[in-house]
Amino acid sequence: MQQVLYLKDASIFQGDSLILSDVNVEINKGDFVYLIGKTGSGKSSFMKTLYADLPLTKGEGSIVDFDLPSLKEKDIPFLRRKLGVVFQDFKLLTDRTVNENLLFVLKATGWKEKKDMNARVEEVLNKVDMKTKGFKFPHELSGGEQQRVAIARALLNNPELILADEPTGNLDPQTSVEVMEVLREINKNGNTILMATHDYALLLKYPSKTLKCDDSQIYEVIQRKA
Ligand SMILES: Nc1ncnc2c1ncn2[C@@H]1O[C@H](COP(=O)(O)OP(=O)(O)OP(=O)(O)O)[C@@H](O)[C@H]1O
Repeated sequence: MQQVLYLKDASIFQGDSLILSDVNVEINKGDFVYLIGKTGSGKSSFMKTLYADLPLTKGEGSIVDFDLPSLKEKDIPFLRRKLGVVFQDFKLLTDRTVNENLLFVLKATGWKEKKDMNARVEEVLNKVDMKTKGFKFPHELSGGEQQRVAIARALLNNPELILADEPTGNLDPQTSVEVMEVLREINKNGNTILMATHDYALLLKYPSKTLKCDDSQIYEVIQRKA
């Protein structure tokens, strides 16, 4: 089993405040893992540590072959290239079309050939069923469509791990299910996904390995059949 993430006896801090301690987590290639927990329990802080928005200062950890405690500022763009990050608020650039949003990322990550870039954009939009909407501006799309574009953007560079922080947090229940179906489909095709959520309805509908933040710790929830 190929490991894409492990943390051993790690602590997660926001500045000087200890948010989570004794964190031992392992994610393998192909996994779909939920991260649940109450507001303020540390889900976002955990995710931020994984994409190096917060430093890992205590304990061991490695993500897509980057050692977190020794990670340097200059390594961060290279780490993020191997991750796909999806946020609750989509974070699309509002002043350009869907296609331009995606081409912008490809340019920024070193793609040069126009033909390859256009083909890749079409490919990822196809995966999220948005192929016909590339010419639209974000404000012309529904929340669910914008999130699907954000997922397409996360897929551009074939990430080894997708980190989704409350990807359905701004969506109604029906649209959440649609976005979730897209994530499940991507997972079925081999992508590894860690998804923070407080949407228990999704957990019940699509059961999978679940980690819970509670009382400054993370532990695996064993799902019992009713
Ligand atoms: N930038 C920050 N500086 C200092 N403390 C912070 C910062 N961001 C979050 N915290 C604190 O860290 C703790 C965990 O917050 P975090 O956002 O990780 O929780 P969460 O589980 O993601 O919550 P939510 O579901 O509301 O997003 C909270 O006590 C919060 O007040």
